[in-house]
Amino acid sequence: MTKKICILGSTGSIGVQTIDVAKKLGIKVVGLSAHKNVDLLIKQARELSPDILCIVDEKYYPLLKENFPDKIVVTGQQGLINIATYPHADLIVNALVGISGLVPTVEAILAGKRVALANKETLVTGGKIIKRIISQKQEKDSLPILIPVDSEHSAIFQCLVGEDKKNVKKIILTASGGPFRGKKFEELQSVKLEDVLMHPTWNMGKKITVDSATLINKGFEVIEAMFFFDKGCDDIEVLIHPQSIVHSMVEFVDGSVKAQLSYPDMRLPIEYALTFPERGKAVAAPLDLAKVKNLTFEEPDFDTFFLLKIAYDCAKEGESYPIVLNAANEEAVKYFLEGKIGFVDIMKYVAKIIEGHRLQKIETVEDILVIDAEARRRFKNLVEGEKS
Ligand SMILES: NC(=O)C1=CN([C@@H]2O[C@H](COP(=O)(O)OP(=O)(O)OC[C@H]3O[C@@H](n4cnc5c(N)ncnc54)[C@H](OP(=O)(O)O)[C@@H]3O)[C@@H](O)[C@H]2O)C=CC1
Ligand SMILES: CC(=O)[C@@H](O)[C@H](O)COP(=O)(O)O
Ligand SMILES: [Mn+2]
Repeated sequence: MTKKICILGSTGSIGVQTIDVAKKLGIKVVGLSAHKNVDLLIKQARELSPDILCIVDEKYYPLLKENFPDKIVVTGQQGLINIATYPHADLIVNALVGISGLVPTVEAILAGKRVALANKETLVTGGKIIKRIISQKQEKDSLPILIPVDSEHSAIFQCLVGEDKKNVKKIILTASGGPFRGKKFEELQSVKLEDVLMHPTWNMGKKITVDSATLINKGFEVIEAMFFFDKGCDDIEVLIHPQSIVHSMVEFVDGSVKAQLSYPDMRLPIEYALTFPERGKAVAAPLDLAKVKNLTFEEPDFDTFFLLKIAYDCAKEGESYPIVLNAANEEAVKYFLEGKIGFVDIMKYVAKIIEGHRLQKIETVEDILVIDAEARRRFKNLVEGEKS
């Protein structure tokens, strides 16, 4: 079992829950990173006494170093890589948000680390390259290098244990439907930030909460599933399940369907990633289906939540399309959270950026970063051009 971990993004929603799980399982946390939240990082480091600490924003480096003069304290993008490749960790938990997770994942794999991956943007943007690197690194019969943390992918991963992948007919990704399930596009014009951040079943970081409201989160998860489970997007279906109890399903060639169920609590998929191939003690509440009573399912509304449809189109095109989708969405969510654009503008602007994009082939991580930067530039020009 994993004994020592580093957590990239320890101050976020997944990071904090990973610390909770690690403490309950007696796993030593040897490395922590934050972007700007130096106060929480200091608090975590005082409690856990890791060997290495990273604050990405260099402005906070002197304060962190002053508090921990005897520890390894690093900063910037190189600091994140130092945590991702820390020699004394058995496993790296990537709980970063956005494309910031890509390079650390790549560097961790290249350094021979196993990665528990919550950061879905890594596979959305870098799936093709990561798959190639893993195929060069993965030894036959050894544990997988990448283990999913995202609840749906953990569910599928759990359903596939002991199964031959040639027997998988399709993957059914469940989605809560977000706070606006059942609403039509016109009804979304006036929604406010607090409505968007009111996720019906999960308590998560702001960026993914907004993504759940537009349903692009599910589109990203389709792309993530393609790379995790080696399936085309036509074999991955999205099904709305408002209770978030069935975390996803796998249908096999004989028609049998396996599902993984639990309350919506990320500590369970985090624990599974930390203990795999074993199972640890129960850190989350056990499921009581008699109390849950109803599990319901419905088709997604692709007309209202058209970013889900666009994500499927981008998944099919591959190469630069998912990178541009991700970059435009990250920018749009940032603008929305800053109060510069409305909720439906996220959907409209992302759609416009994709409409204006032409496919570019991807061969290296550098290619991805160039395309990402260019898409962000186009987004800024589009939004600021329309405003002036
Ligand atoms: N939250 C959840 O329940 C789930 C999350 N996920 C995925 O997991 C990932 C993390 O999500 P979540 O925990 O909600 O996110 P949060 O926003 O809560 O946390 C993000 C973490 O990353 C750090 N960070 C932010 N920007 C940067 C950057 N540019 N460079 C380096 N570090 C950075 C933050 O530091 P600081 O605090 O200093 O800003 C924080 O530690 C996302 O990819 C999300 O889609 C998947 C399934 C469920
Ligand atoms: C907890 C988790 O894995 C999230 O990705 C979750 O799936 C978001 O909820 P939606 O199903 O509403 O996107
Ligand atoms: Mn998910």
